[in-house]
Amino acid sequence: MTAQGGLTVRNGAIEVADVDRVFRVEIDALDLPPGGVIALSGASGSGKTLVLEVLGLLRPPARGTLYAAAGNDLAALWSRGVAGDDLAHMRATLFGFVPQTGGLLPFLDVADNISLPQRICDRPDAAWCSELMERLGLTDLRKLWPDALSIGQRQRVAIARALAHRPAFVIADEPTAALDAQSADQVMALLLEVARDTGAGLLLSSHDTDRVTRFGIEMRRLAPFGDKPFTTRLEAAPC
Ligand SMILES: Nc1ncnc2c1ncn2[C@@H]1O[C@H](COP(=O)(O)OP(=O)(O)OP(=O)(O)O)[C@@H](O)[C@H]1O
Repeated sequence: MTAQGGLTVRNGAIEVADVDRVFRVEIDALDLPPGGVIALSGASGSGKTLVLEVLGLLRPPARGTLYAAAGNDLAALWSRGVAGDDLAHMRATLFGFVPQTGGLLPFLDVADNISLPQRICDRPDAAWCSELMERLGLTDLRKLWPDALSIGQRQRVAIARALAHRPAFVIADEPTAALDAQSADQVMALLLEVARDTGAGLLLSSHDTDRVTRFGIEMRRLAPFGDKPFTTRLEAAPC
């Protein structure tokens, strides 16, 4: 079903229920080749975060979804009801995450935040951490605590951390939303550059369609699905 090494979704759906409605996102097809980049766009509340959470194994897809990545049948992990450890292991080894505002652990300094995924995955590589810090302009900040950093610096640490264990895929939810225009351009450029150089596939969400277009990123939009209430769909063609 999947191109070996890439990420593939077929017949995908996500459903979340609250007290009086079920919100549903439909993804007929999504393909991210190794080293590829796709940005999800769409209005606030259209489901961008939900899609990234499902792709990053943070929540299950609806029944019937086919989802494979790097040769692993990830939908089956959920449907077989596999114990959380297997999911957690797959999540930690296959994916790196760049949250909107860094998501750094406040009790670890910059260097330890960056090397954390390597420790979790048992993939120690101090030289790679040093190279990431050098490339992202973090070497002089390595002993600082996260609360001593600007938001742009935190995002650069988050990028280094997301790539430290050389994951097959990086998932970045609005990685530039909290930044001024200049920092946003810098962070986007660094994220694309380092992900490309490691061969990681990159999935990001962004409100900022101008910036996404300017950086030449393929954009897929989540839009209301006909007149179905509380339902959006990932449009088939890149926009
Ligand atoms: N845990 C949940 N329970 C119920 N509904 C939820 C839950 N999480 C999200 N939703 C609903 O799902 C829809 C999509 O939310 P989501 O956060 O994915 O949107 P988004 O496109 O990322 O929005 P934004 O751009 O504002 O961050 C929203 O209507 C939201 O209310």
